[in-house]
Amino acid sequence: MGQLTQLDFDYTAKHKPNQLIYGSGQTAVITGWTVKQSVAKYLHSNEYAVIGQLYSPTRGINLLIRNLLLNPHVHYLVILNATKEDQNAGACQCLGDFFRHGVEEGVSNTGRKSWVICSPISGYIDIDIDIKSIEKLRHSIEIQDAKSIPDAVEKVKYYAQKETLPPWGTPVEFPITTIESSVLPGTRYGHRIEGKTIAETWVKIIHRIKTTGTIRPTSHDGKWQELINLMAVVTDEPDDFYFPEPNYLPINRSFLQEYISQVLDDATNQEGVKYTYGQRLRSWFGKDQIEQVIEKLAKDIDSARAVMSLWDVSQDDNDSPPCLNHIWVRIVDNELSLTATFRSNDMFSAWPANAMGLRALQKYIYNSLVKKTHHPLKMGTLITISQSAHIYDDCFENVTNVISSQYTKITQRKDYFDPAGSFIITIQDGSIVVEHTTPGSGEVVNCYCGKSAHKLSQQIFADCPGLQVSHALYLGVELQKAEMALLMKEQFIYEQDKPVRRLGVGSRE
Ligand SMILES: O=c1ccn([C@H]2C[C@H](O)[C@@H](COP(=O)(O)O)O2)c(=O)[nH]1
Repeated sequence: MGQLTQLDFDYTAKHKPNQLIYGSGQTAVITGWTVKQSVAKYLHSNEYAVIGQLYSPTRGINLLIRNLLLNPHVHYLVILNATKEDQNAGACQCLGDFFRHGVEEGVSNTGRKSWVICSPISGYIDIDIDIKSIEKLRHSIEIQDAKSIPDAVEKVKYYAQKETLPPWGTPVEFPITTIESSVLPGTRYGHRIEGKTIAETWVKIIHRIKTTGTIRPTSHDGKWQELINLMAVVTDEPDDFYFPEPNYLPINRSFLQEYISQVLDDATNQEGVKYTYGQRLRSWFGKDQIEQVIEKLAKDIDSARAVMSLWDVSQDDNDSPPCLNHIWVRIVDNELSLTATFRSNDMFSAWPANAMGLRALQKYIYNSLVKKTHHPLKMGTLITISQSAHIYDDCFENVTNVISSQYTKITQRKDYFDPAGSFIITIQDGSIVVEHTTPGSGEVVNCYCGKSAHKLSQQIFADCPGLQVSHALYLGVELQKAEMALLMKEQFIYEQDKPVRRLGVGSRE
């Protein structure tokens, strides 16, 4: 073999190729949640093979391993595990554990047969990857953990000074199974989804996106399924948050505790960390916007100006601008609601944490106002508006599993409350009479009379286009039953919510 120069090496990435910074050296650098450029800027491109971020142990490590198997010239791996987000996500720790302790055969959290990484953090590698190749990779790459950007830079430079080594094997590639989605027709723009808890609302959201969202390329690698302007309305999230048993959400209570602090508390600038929502809200614009909103509402409980803004027009055309952009707090009938707008929202992996973080902010504002004012306030609804509401294709399998195990249960829960009111249907003097009543007290607000179920349905729809779909379907069925009974003249009796029955059967007539 002739003299090797570092320029001999080109890194080939089959997975997430547009997310990486490429060099010609022999060290791969994983930066976790720290932006990759903040390490790259201190290095020469011949000092590293590739630099990339790793967010998730369950999704990211598998793709990284596949890429490393294609690049046997990589002999060293520097893993930066520096921030709170890294510790929270656990991906960097899990990656280190993969090299330290290996894998064993098992099943993933979605029930799929996988190589499970021997780590306290759940991380998986596709079973299609040959175990011999995994073991060869583990024993061929030397790893180093770094606790800060300078530490990582120093370790990369140390390896770069070493003598160039020949590749430890030949590149290998393994098949990858992709899940295709079948999509039903539906509205692209503007969806309203309501639930009592964040968990329940989440299942309905991912079902809606998965069944009717448009599949299109993301501006990153891969595809996502997307609806535009999805409004989620959560009416009754309890103070201590509802976590289902067993927990099918992508977060747990200890993660949430950390996350809430990222939303509520100020943070100082840290190199490589783009922003935290707490920092944007507490100090970024030279004002504490959360306290400003509390002051404003304390002075004027009817104010419609309680706004917090997170978008910084002077610099947010950069690589990673905040996804949460606008928060608005409103008190109506003593109910304190909070509405948050996201320009872009990963509805499967991020929305539950986003929603719970915002609920904690809503509760904080509520508690402060209860202390400061004498209004008999109640915690109201939490509303999120997600402009690009999407699910990444690498989550489709998990999404399908959650939908098949949870969605039917949730939609079968009987809840007859429709804020648009109720309809009482009777037959009087040879006509169908429909009284529209208020939802709570049952006062009659409108009355329809006719003989045709179809015409009555059309009138009701024209007057009340906001009826809940299940309610409207129910009314259609009831009206048709009433029309049938009417057509049969005296022989049949119509009573709402009961089967149409023949005169004299099951009654004393
Ligand atoms: O609080 C957050 C932060 C990020 N994201 C997701 C939305 C996108 O999937 C991705 C950001 O990508 P860009 O829109 O910035 O390209 O992260 C969220 O859903 N919530």
